[in-house]
Amino acid sequence: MADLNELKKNAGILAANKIESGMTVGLGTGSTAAYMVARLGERIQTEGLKIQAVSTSWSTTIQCRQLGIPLMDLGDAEHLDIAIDGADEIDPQKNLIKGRGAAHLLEKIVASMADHYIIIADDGKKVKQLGEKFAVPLEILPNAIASVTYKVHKLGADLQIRMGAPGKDGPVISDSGNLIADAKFGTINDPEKLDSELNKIPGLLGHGLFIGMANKVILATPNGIEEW
Ligand SMILES: O=C[C@H](O)[C@H](O)[C@H](O)COP(=O)(O)O
Repeated sequence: MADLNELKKNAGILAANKIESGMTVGLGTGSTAAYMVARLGERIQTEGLKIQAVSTSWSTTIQCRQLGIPLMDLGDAEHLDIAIDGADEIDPQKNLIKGRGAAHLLEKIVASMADHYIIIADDGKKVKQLGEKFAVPLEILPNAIASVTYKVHKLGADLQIRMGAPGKDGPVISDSGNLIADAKFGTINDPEKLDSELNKIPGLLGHGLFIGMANKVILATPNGIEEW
């Protein structure tokens, strides 16, 4: 059986090899995206690839600094040629659940800025219906936690505030200083409808349903790469 990290690496390398000099590039977060970022760093060193990148998290920013990948501030960027990121679940329509690493708010902003949004993953991320394996991650303004919990509950989900190690860490706080929670809807029959309902909740700053955003999926399987 192919090693999971090998699959993630194969997808990451293939995506990084699609980047051309002169491009502005959004860089995702997570273990798969980290392989793509590593390959980009290598291409900058060995080929003199010239890009400007925008990061979606502190962990990606730190990796970029270590590798000498030029970063611009997200707040200064208007538009990107391409963005590449991982995902937690991918359905046949390329709809996604993202946010296991709590980066979904910035990841969605960056994805929305890109002409081409490419998802890289191992084939374990493929699902028939979103919600089969994961809850929907939320980013919530701390002062709105009770009202958002109430409204999400009315949409049919139990909501749990995401915590660090029990008895050691407090709640997980996003890079933007907000609370992260997970809403367990179970399998989601109508992801477009849920997306639009979640988008209407004040104080819910972001959620991990990415509907109709991905242009391409690069999926690494033990038998090779599938692109669709
Ligand atoms: O917040 C985290 C992101 O949405 C990640 O891109 C997602 O969780 C996939 O991460 P990984 O490639 O580590 O499975």
